[in-house]
Amino acid sequence: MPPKKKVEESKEILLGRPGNNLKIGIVGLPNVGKSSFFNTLSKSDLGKAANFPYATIDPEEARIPVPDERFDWLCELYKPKSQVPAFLTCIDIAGLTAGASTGAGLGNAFLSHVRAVDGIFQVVRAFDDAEVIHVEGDVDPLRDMQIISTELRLKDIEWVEKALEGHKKEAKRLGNNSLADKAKKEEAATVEKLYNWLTVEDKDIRKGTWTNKEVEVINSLTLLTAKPITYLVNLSTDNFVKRKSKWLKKIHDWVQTNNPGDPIIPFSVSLEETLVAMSEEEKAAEGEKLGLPKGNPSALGKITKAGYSSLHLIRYFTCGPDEVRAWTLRDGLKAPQAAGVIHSDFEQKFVCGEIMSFEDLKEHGTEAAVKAAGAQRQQGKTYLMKDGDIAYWKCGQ
Ligand SMILES: Nc1ncnc2c1ncn2[C@@H]1O[C@H](COP(=O)(O)OP(=O)(O)OP(=O)(O)O)[C@@H](O)[C@H]1O
Ligand SMILES: [Mg+2]
Repeated sequence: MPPKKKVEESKEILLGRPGNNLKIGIVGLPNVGKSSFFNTLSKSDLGKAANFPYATIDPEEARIPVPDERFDWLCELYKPKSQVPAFLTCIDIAGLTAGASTGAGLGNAFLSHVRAVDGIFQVVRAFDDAEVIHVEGDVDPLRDMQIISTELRLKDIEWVEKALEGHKKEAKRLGNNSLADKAKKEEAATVEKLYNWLTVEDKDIRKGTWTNKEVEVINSLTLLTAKPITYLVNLSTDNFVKRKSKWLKKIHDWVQTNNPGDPIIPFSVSLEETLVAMSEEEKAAEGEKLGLPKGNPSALGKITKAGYSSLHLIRYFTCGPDEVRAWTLRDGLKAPQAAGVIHSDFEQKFVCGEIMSFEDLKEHGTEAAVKAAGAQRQQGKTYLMKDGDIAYWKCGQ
């Protein structure tokens, strides 16, 4: 018998809420195209799109299918009666203005909506259109990005300051002889470290390297700058088609200086609005007409995929003649928790999983061939789920 495999541990705790039902919020200055983007993304008119600032007040929510070639391939193979892809939950949020952290505009209400999401799609206006009012008077994406960054940062500083005060009061109350409060002291030291990071280092929390213990403190504070940001640069159709805008390089440089590594995706809400009601063929024809490379010219698929992976979400599949379905879970979870995404009973009564990788199925062509090659394995409670696994769960009574 081969030696027992060492238990695979998930190495680091992730920043953010635990759980699999994570949400991404659309954030940006007023009137930059957030609701119009939300509507094209959700193929609905749920979002209040209008040419005036603060059209959106209450958040609207939609579940957006996440494109995945593997899922399409599985549906071709199994030809199931029902097909359920992975979804990304998106929320259209009200516009944010300078001073929001101290209550300007829709201020605190807005920021509480940002607090409730797990990741951010930040819409940055880079299109010129005299008809569309800009609350700051003119188009300047760098200034706008700075405003949002400052507001989120200020709110975090305020929040961390409050936590720090709380810790100081508690330390006073307990005095010096509180051996039992080593953990509390450690927590206070972490909060102090976070405060310095935000103020002295002048950086967002997600850009730091934190220990698991520190991440636990960060997560308990639900800090805004800990949430992943994907920058969506809203261009005119023409600039998007020509891949040319005087702002793109500047935006890129700003992100590299301020938040290195955060993804930036150029797109055009006006082009997406043209495409939204079209069939796949019509979209391809429209792209060709505009001189874009072959295929669907929309950037929405790319944006959805980027949002999904920014939240550290992965998916596994269940496949059969009745249904091919993708199940979303946070990276780093074990088999029982993955089974629990389907039904909590599956987690509690978990016995094992028969698991093969998508790549093996694609290579061998059929489930029977994968089994014959010994590439479908029985996995126990310690198995760490991988993106693209195909699973059959076995549960007790
Ligand atoms: N790429 C673009 N080119 C031209 N006009 C655009 C573009 N993107 C959005 N717009 C226009 O900008 C206006 C504002 O859009 P929208 O209501 O979606 O903004 P919003 O960010 O949701 O605003 P609010 O913060 O007020 O809710 C609309 O008239 C929309 O058609
Ligand atoms: Mg809106």
